Amino acid sequence: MSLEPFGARLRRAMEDRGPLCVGIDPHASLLTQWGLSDDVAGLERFSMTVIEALADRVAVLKPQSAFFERFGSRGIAVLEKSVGVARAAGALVVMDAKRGDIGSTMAAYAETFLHKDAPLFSDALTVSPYLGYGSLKPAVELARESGAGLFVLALTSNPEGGEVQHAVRADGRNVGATMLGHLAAENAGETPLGSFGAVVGATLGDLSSYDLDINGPLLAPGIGAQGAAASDLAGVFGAAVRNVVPNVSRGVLRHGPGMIALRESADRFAEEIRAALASA
Ligand SMILES: O=c1ccn([C@@H]2O[C@H](COP(=O)(O)O)[C@@H](O)[C@H]2O)c(=O)[nH]1
Repeated sequence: MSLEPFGARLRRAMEDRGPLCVGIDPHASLLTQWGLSDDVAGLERFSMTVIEALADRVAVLKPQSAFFERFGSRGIAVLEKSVGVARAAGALVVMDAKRGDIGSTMAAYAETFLHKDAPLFSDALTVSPYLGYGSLKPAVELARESGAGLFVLALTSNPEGGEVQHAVRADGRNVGATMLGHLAAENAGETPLGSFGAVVGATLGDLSSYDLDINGPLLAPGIGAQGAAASDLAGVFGAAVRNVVPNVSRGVLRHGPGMIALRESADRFAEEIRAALASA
């Protein structure tokens, strides 16, 4: 049996817990800072600590796959355990793996993360559309079938993203806007929220020249370590701010390894976000 669509599950979680997404990004420097070894044991302790501290209070946890893949198959085993434990504890899990390839290979990535029986099944997956949006079709189809979601890189938080995403097409629209248009079409008619989201950086300043009304979630990394703040959200996203899922990774994780300090940090960001949305 497939799950209720991701968009509906996410909207409920946002209403119940607030929209904050905390990243599980076990940087080597953070492992050291937490007094952990830079090995699989340290990785597992780090990830389980974050999950135990936060999975029952934030809407979304976002493991960054790269930091687990770094340790090979045993790192992937920790990732698999993390996804299962976090989901069982009540958080939605967005797998940040940014997959993208030709359609036939994309189908295998989709099986890996979006098939309901897959060991790494996640509530949603980040994907790259830069082999053409159409190459993501197998992931879109399997996500629909499983009740999962996607977050498509549209306007990323890093300064280098513009050279691709701001490139102007023959029809006058830029590439980022084109991705937003595809997502709006995917989500048309869905209530209370579509399952096909965009990644749009909180670092990007005024985005009023973009139509962010895609009837889907906007995953917004960049708060904390990359310099954006919760108070920037209304200015960046305008009316679309109610669909924003702000991500903070290092900004929270740097307060570990104590669980109370992790919780207090996440609660502070959640409160700042709540205040920013209330005044928007
Ligand atoms: O445009 C993007 C897309 C993804 N990310 C990811 O989000 C987190 C941000 O971590 P911070 O420590 O809060 O900077 C990280 O996993 C990135 O890979 C992004 O930053 N920007």
